[in-house]
Formats: sequence, structure tokens, C-alpha cells
Amino acid sequence: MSSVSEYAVGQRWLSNTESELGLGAIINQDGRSVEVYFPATGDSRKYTKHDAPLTRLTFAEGDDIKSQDGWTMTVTSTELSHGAIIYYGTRRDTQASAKLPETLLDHQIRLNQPEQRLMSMQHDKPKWFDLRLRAFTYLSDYYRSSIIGLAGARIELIPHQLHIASQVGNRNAPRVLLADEVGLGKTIEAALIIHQQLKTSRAQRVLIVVPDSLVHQWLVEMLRRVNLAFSVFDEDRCQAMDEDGDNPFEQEQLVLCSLSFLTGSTKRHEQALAAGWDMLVVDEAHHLAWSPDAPSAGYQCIEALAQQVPGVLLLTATPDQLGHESHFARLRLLDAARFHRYERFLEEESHYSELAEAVAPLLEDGELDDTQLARLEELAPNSTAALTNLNDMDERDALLHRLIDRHGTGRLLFRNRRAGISGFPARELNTYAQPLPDVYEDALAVESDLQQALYPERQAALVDIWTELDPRVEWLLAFLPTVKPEKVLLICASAITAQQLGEAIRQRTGIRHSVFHEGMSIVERDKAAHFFADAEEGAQILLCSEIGSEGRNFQFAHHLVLFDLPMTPDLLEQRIGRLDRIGQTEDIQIHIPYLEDSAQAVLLRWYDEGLNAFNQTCPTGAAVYQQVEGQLLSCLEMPEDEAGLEELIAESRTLNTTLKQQLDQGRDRLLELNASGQGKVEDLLDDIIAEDANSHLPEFMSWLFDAIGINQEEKGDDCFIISPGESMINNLPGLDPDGMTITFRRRVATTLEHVHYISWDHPLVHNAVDLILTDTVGKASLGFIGDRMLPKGAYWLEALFVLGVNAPAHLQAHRFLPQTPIKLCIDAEGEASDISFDKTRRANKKIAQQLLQALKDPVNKQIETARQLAQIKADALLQAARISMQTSLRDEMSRLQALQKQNPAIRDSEISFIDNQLSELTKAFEQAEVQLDALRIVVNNP
Ligand SMILES: Nc1ncnc2c1ncn2[C@@H]1O[C@H](COP(=O)(O)OP(=O)(O)OP(=O)(O)O)[C@@H](O)[C@H]1O
Repeated sequence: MSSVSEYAVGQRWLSNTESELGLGAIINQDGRSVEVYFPATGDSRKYTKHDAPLTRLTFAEGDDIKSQDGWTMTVTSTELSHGAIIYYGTRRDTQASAKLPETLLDHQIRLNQPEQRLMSMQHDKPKWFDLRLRAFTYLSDYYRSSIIGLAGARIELIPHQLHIASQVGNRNAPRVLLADEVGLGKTIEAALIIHQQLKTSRAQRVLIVVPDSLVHQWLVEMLRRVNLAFSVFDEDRCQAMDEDGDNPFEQEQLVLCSLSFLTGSTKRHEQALAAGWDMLVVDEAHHLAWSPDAPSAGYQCIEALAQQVPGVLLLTATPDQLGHESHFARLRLLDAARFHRYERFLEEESHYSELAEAVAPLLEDGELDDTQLARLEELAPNSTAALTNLNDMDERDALLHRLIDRHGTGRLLFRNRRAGISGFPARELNTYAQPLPDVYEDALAVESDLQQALYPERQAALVDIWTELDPRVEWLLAFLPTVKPEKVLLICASAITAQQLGEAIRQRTGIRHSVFHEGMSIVERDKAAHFFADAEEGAQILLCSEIGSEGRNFQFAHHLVLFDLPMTPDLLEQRIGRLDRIGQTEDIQIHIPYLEDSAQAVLLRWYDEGLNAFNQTCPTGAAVYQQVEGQLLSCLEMPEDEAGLEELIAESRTLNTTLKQQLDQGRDRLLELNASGQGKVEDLLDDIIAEDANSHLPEFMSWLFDAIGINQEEKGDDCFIISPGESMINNLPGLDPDGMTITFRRRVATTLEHVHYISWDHPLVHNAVDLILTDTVGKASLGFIGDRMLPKGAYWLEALFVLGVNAPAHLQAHRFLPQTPIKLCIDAEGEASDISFDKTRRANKKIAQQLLQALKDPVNKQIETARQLAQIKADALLQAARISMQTSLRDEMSRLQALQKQNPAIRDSEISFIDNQLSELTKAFEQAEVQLDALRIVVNNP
């Protein structure tokens, strides 16, 4: 093998980081990049030349090589033709002279010549054999595990999130709406799902579309939580990439961009459509407004993508924010065939209430009467056993989940409410009545515009002077020093109000502040948020506009000032949700300075007394609003109508109580049961907790780092610093040349942001393992043990074989048959032995050579015996893997087929995907091969 670094079309190279791709061929190259096609899996990769993780594969005289047609020849000479090699030699089968251009080499070939290395004294330290064995063993366990993509995320283990992620992440091309209430972790759920889909090869290309203000937050969350480096696309970046003439979206696998970027340019939208994705993720999907005659531009843009992309995740905390029709339309994005008529959807929804009613008695622990049992029997035929045994809580639970699974939107809509999740802080309301300034009162008397009534400071005539006249401003300036140095988030309806308040603070106080609104560029907004987040030097107050603050994480602050109130309960909840989210450590103080006798005073009382929306989340707010909207508007127009307001409040309160009761018993309760994972997620949690406590990874990595030549230094607090050592065997992708701090502990990783959380999911682990496995290091070795209990001079041959199958990634062959090690130990008599050696010393080279000369013939026989035994074991493993694959896929397919009969949320494509996977994998398994990976001779020399 040589290390030629001149690339030429037709040459064969191996990937150092993705050994499973098999042998690749260069199909393109230019000044900067080189493109390699891997025929075994059908993948191609484009690398920049200067750091391509590739190793050139060439052969020399005497090597045996295999052609794509299956014949083997021994190389006698070579010739170079346009940079690629032509091999000449003698065919082993026909003994005829043959010529084999390297383009026609078998693409399954791997660097795998341990016998030649052993006999030609190319030995490594004996410990490398153990390292190879462990690496194969651990990786094969990893690929088969159920926690792949979940356990390695830098998150606290929150059951409902893990449940949703495991349910959705395990599907092929999932299409779901993640609709947990504000701040319960939808972004985290999406991150886990994406991560799991990528790690299990269910997806390779992902496009995330979010509002402008959230681009940076998503970028950071993906990197920080699950180590995924998304590329942010905007017009500038695309223009720079246009120079290559290719579609910019095709040049990256993981892309993040804003919705306005896609809707603002037909060209970019078309390019995004043409690029082909496995998964589309859209945050704050409630903005995708829809009506049959006037779908919004955003809706149409996402609709076009959703029609092409197999997997779709939509995220919104407030699915009904723009009305129930828009909610229906978003479900339509997920499954157009099923949600084709709104009226039909409404009718279907009414059946969920029937189902909820029938299921309600199951949720209580009591006995069911005959009518209730009969109703359940109708809904879940063939459940007689469960129905006669309802005292058994497991049976009861299983029946409940079967019912949820088979009916309704549960499979495509996940919604958790705070009511079902503990640990949230309390919210406390503080109100500060301020006199209504005369200028506002006069202006309102002339004009009866609702916007003006709610936001009187925005009147054109007052725009330059209102901050001088409005007592809320005085209140704010006086309030800030009373809570200093605590951080305060202020939200108001418009960008201009936020800016002008900022200006007033600047002119009249020395308080550090920053402004955040949709008129600022993304970079400016992120700077502002960063300045606010800085605990020591940063701003005390951040002044946000409504839209600017949506989805942002500001839970490090505990004081929220609502300078005005929004018109709808969902928007109010979005505002409070900036602080009231996972990670909030203290009770939240909501401060509202309001103008007496104004529309704002009316809104305040309605939210507080009618909906209790400040002290608690109000999931029914939107529904109450829809029903009392007319009454509310007239109260806002006539703040002096005290009797009208009392009536509105009383009516809203009653409505709210009734709707809440319905929610608790009804459809949302079912959705929630389904989404919370209660009774279903515990095993998964136990598996992750067990993995967290397992010491295999730290031990293995310490050994591996040592073997590669990486320095490791303990830093305390369960952290280590790793840095490249002087004798590193190769460059390790992902290792910071200046060193990096790592931890294997979740607790440390979730508190110390700058520390890398190393898990089996982490790319550094895979890169380090690949570095070893794609290299020849450890393929051959000879070592001594010193065991007085064993005969002096006894020797054994250890052989490591690997059983593997090459198949296109989307078939997920790894799940059933990852590269699986088979280790054999053959003693001097040629018998298989169970003995294993943990401390093997390297033999002196001269002695090793003498030993090898003496043992050459018996060792060759031992290798042959090992080969035969390995084939027998491989056949058994392969058979077991085939049965497991076929059983598991057939079970999955029949489960979906049975469900589909009752639950139209199962798409035909989900079933046909599995059908195809089953037949393709069955074919691929026929090509599975067992290959010799490493040999070690061990001699006892006490
Ligand atoms: N499992 C977790 N471990 C650690 N932090 C978490 C976890 N889940 C959520 N968080 C943090 O809680 C906050 C809220 O989570 P996230 O942004 O995912 O919620 P969301 O439901 O998307 O919110 P919104 O409805 O406002 O869009 C974020 O700061 C997030 O980093």
C-alpha cells in the first residue's frame, strides 16, 4: 500500500472515517476537491483535497487481488495509465495471463492482509489486537442498541421528550406535528429525532426551516445538544456558492435557513426543492396560515417541500393560534391524502371525543359496568382477555395504549401539557395601575380604533413625545433599580415601542440595556441576546418586540415586564414562555404596568380573572377567546362599561372551567397519555441510565487515546483534557489541535457548556475507532505471556474475523447485522481453545522472527482451521441475523397493516418501505462475507 496523494480519475481509495462504504473510485477531481463513488453502498462523497480522509489502495508484486467479476489473480507487474494503475498477473482459477485495471477491482476489498503482515514481520504491539477486538465488539453492540442517537445527547433525561423521540425517531420517514405546550422542549425532541434518524441511517439529508430570530438558537442547540453542525444558508452564502455553478443546497447535508429566506426568493426555493432531502423540520409552524382560498406564502413554500420530502417534523406550541382551519391545514402538510376536507376532519374529531368518553373509565382505577365494557369491546375487538382482567394494571394500561394507538391523530400529533409534567416554577402576577394620560384619553375619544386603544403610544402625533408623557415609562425607570442586578425581560407589541423605550433608558439612566426586534439583522439580534445573557457585564434589561422574542430561551431571567398585553391568549403564553420553560430555577415574577380605565386594563382583568392566564398556563384560552371574541371587543372599546366586563369575565370563567374539564377527560387527555410515555418509556430510561453508569466507554477511550498517541490529563470534576501527542499515528478528525476538555458524565456535560460530552454517539469516538479499524495497525502481532500454570513454550494463534454486509445506508443493515467480530483461539494441536490473554508483552523482533520461522507451517495450518471454524460461526450468526431481521420487519409490517385498517394515519408508503427493505436486505445478506481482520501469536514464556 502506498501513500500517493496525487488524485486521478479511476484510482481506488478507502474512506478512513466510513470504513463501511467499501472501496471507492475517484469519479471527479478539480483543483480543490475530489469526488469518490463507493459502489458497494451506492454513496458518493465530495472532499476538499487538502484534508480528504482517504487512503489510497495499491498492490504490489505477489499480492492477490480480486476482480469485480469474482476471479482472483496474483500480481506480477504494474503499469501506470493516466494516474491509475493497471495490474498484470496470472489468474488463480485458469492460470491464464490477465490484466486488471484498478477501476475493475472488487469494491468489497478492504485493507485486510493479516497473514501477509504476520509472515512478513510487519508486526504491531500485541495490545492492538485487543483494541481491534474491543472496537468491533462495542460498535456492534452500539448499532444494535435501542438507545442509539438518544443516550449521547447532552440533555437532562426528561421522560416525555425521550418517549416522543424514540417513538418518532424509530420510524422510517416520520411525518409528525410536535405540539407540546410552550417551553416543554420541542426543539430538543426534534434534535433527538434528527440525531437518531442520522445515526441509524434512516436519514442523511436534513433541512430545518425556522423564523429569522431562531436561526442562531437552532444552530447552537443542534451543535451543543447533539453534535450536529448545520450550515446556515442565507442569500450571501448562496451567492458565494453560486460561483461553482452547482445548486448550493446540494453541497451540504445538513442545512438550516429561515422561512423568509425561502419565501423571499423563487430561485432559492426552487433550488431547495430540487436538492432532495430525507427530512424537513419547520419550527413555529403556527405561522403557516391557511384558508382554502388564500393559503399564505409560507404555507405554500412549505407545502411544496412537504410534498417531496419523505420525513416532515412540524413544531408549534399553539397549533390553534391562527384558527382551527390552519391547524387542519398543517395536518394536511403531513398527510394530504388523509386530511383532504376540513368538514371531514371536524367529523373525525368528534369521534375522538366519543373514544375519549369510552376510554375515560379506564383512566380511573374503578370497576367498569357492562355498558362501558361493551363499548370498549366494540372499539377494540379481540381484547376479551384484557377486558376480563382489568384489575391487572398492566393489562389495563396495555389496552389503553392499544386504543390510543389505533384511533385518532395520536400517531401524528404529540402534545404534552404542563399539567402532566412536574417541576415547573410558580408564576406570580404583580400589577401597577398608572393614570391614563390626558393626551391618550383625548385622542381615544376622537378615534375608536382598537389598535390605538390598545397601544395609544403608537399614535402618529405622539410618536416623538410619548415616552415623556406615559407613566408606564416612569414606572419602568423606577422599577429597574429595585431589582438590580437581577435580569429583566420586557416584551411589548411592536418594535418601535421597544426601540423608543430603549432610547428613554439610555437618555435618562445609566442602566445597561439591549433591544431585540424583527427589524434587526440576525447577527444584531444574537449579539443583543448574548449581551443580555452575560451574567456579569451584560444588560440588565432586554426590550423585545412580540415577534422578535418568539421561541427564544431567556429562562436565566426571573422578572418579566409586560409593557402591554397581546390580543390573544396564545400570544400571551408565548410571551410568558420565554421565562417559563425547562431550566427556569426560580418563581417567575410577572410585572404589568397598565393604564387605568383603558383597553389594556380590560384585557388585564380578562386574562387574570376570566382565564387565570398569568398564574397558570391556559391551554383553553384560544377556545374561550373564539367564543367570546365579540363581547371582548366591545368591552375593549368601552372600558367604562363595568357591568359588561363583569359579565364577560363571569362567562369566560365558566367556559374556561367547562373546557378544561373536557380537556382533562377528552381528546387532549388521550393525546397527552400517548405523548407523555407514561408506562412506556421506563425501559428506555433504565437503559440510558445503565449506559450512563457503564464504565466501558471511559476505559476503552482512555486505552484508545493512548494507543493513538493522544495526551490525556485529568482536570478534576470528571473532566479530562485531551490533546494531540507528538507521536500520534494519524490525524484524528474532530480533535482540536489546541486540545479539548471532555467528560463522560451527563451531569457535568449539562452544567458545563464548554466541555465535550463523549458518548457512543459522539463523532470523535467513531472517528477514533475508524482510525484504528481502517488502518493496518494491529492486524498482525506476536507477544509473550508469562503464565507459570501453563506449559513453557506453549503457543496459540488468535484470529479475529469480522462478519459484515454491505448495503445502501437507507436499508439500515447495521440494525440487524453490524460488523460483528468472531474471535478464535487455536492451540498448538490445532484445537479451538477458550483461553484469553489480557497482558501480552511484545516480543523482541529477532526472537519473533526466529519463532515465526520455526512455527510457520503449524501457524498456517492454525489459520486454515480458524478460517473453517469462523465460517461455521459466521453462518450461524448470519442465519440468526437473517431470521431476526425478517421477523422484526415482518412483525412491524403486520402491526402497521393491522393498525392501518383502523387508523388512517398509517401511510401506504410506510408499509411499502418496510416491504422493500425486507426484500433488499434479504438479498444483501446473501452477499455477507466473513473476513480475516487480525492475527496474533501468543507464546508462553514465564
Ligand atoms: N432535556 C433537557 N435538558 C436540558 N435542557 C432542556 C431539556 N429540554 C429542554 N431544555 C431547555 O429548555 C428550554 C426549552 O426547550 P425548547 O426550546 O426545546 O422548548 P420548545 O418547546 O421548543 O419551546 P417554544 O414553545 O418556546 O418554542 C431550552 O432552553 C432548552 O435548552
